[in-house]
Amino acid sequence: MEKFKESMYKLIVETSTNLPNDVRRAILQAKQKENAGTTAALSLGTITKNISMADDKVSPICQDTGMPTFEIKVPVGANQIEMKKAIKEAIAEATKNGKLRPNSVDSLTGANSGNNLGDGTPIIHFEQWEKDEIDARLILKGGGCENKNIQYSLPMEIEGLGRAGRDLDGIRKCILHSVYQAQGQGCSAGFIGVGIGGDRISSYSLAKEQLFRSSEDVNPVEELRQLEDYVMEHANNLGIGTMGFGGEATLLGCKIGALNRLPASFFVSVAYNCWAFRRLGVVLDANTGEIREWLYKDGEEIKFTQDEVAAATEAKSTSREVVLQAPITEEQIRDLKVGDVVILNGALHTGRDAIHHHLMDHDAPIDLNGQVIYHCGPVMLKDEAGEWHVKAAGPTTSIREEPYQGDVMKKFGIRAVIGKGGMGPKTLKALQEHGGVYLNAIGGAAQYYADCIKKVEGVDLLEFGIPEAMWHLQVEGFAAIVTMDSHGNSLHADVDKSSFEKLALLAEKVF
Ligand SMILES: O=C(O)C[C@H](O)C(=O)O
Ligand code: SF4
Repeated sequence: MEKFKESMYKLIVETSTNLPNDVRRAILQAKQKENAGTTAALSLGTITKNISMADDKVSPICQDTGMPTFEIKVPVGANQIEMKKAIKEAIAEATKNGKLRPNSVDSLTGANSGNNLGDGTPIIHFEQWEKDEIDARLILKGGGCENKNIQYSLPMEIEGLGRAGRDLDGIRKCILHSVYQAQGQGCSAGFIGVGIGGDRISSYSLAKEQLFRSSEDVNPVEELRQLEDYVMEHANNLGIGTMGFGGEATLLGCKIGALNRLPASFFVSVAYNCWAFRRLGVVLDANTGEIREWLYKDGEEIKFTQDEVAAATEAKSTSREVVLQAPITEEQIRDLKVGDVVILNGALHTGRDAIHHHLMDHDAPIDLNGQVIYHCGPVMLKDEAGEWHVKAAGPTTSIREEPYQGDVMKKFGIRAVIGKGGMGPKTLKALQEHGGVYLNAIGGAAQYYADCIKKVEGVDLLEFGIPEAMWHLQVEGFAAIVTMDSHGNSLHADVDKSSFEKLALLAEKVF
């Protein structure tokens, strides 16, 4: 097994940087559905450009490299203790080399372990089988889409859809609702794995396991096959679209499994995965640990090369483009309207969960008057000369800052925040009162945005860990869309409302 650790390192790097072929094909199909020039088409253009940049640079597709979860099948007698040790070493090495972001945080102290190791990280499941080879699969599922997982307990009332009973039609309602409630926050268009039955835990596990099925396979259970097809067709009519901007592509894959249940329980669990659906696998020689075969790499590999991407973006957006540079005035902000594209040059400061919590009752480390805050937890590497470099830097889900955002903007005179998935009524009101704007960047496009960052000026509050620190950046040509303006308009509220109306049209019994 001398090659096992090296093989696991390769699996980790490849999973973080190179999307599987079935996922690429699903994204291409989504792109072909959107009309050129729409926000949805432009967003998908950014996504495919990002995929191709991650390929070229062998860098993380998204800055949130997720919870590493390994599913490993081993022959009887394989030494699982040694394998676990080798996997942990490979994880630490991939983190040190900027292929994974340090993502393991002590839940009580908030301390980041810095190497992706800690209680419960990584997750490794072993199972014995009769074959004499090892099958090792890895999924890197990020926190934003993980937060959109949902579990239903039937029978229940589901908003918009009414009573959901303990039958296939009740399950149908749960699944449709799960897609609606995710909106764009899990970086739609997404993939879902659904677990029916079991207990609360095994139901969720089954849902996550479904994500290991190829997006293109056919469910061998006829009722579930029909349900999968139904969900794919109807969830895509909700009009949530890429990033929740509205559009044709909302769901890229739906895989459903069932377990027996207790007479008293009936759970339906949904694991939501963003478009950056990073899961790969390898078949290994059980004696040497060497890779014999890669999984999820069959069929055509869509490369999303620059030419193809250029063609998609040539169809120019009809949106107004506004170039801004901090410090930004209230007048400039009041001029912006939902749908405008802002191109930002100059200073940008990151701030996410820990920073917002901190700023409520502390001074800011720098003058934030007229400045722009970026909800982002980047992957950073320090070189030998002690200089920091950005390895991946896409936006994080903004709604987590909803309790703080308005107050923090007013307290420090911040004029704009950039994030993804939108924010709620409290922030919208504050934007109106204070003269602020919310800009939506394309979630998961971590290479695309890293490329816009020309310099790291410095960092404050690094004690919160790399993702949570306040990084002071210089950017050039950083594009984001105004989705909440200072006049009370919110694209997110509009898409939520219209998708809810479409959801309610699906209340009638189907199965
Ligand atoms: O932690 C992050 O960087 C992002 C997260 O995956 C999210 O989607 O909000
Ligand atoms: S930022 Fe978006 S693409 Fe990245 S892990 Fe989170 S949900 Fe997925």
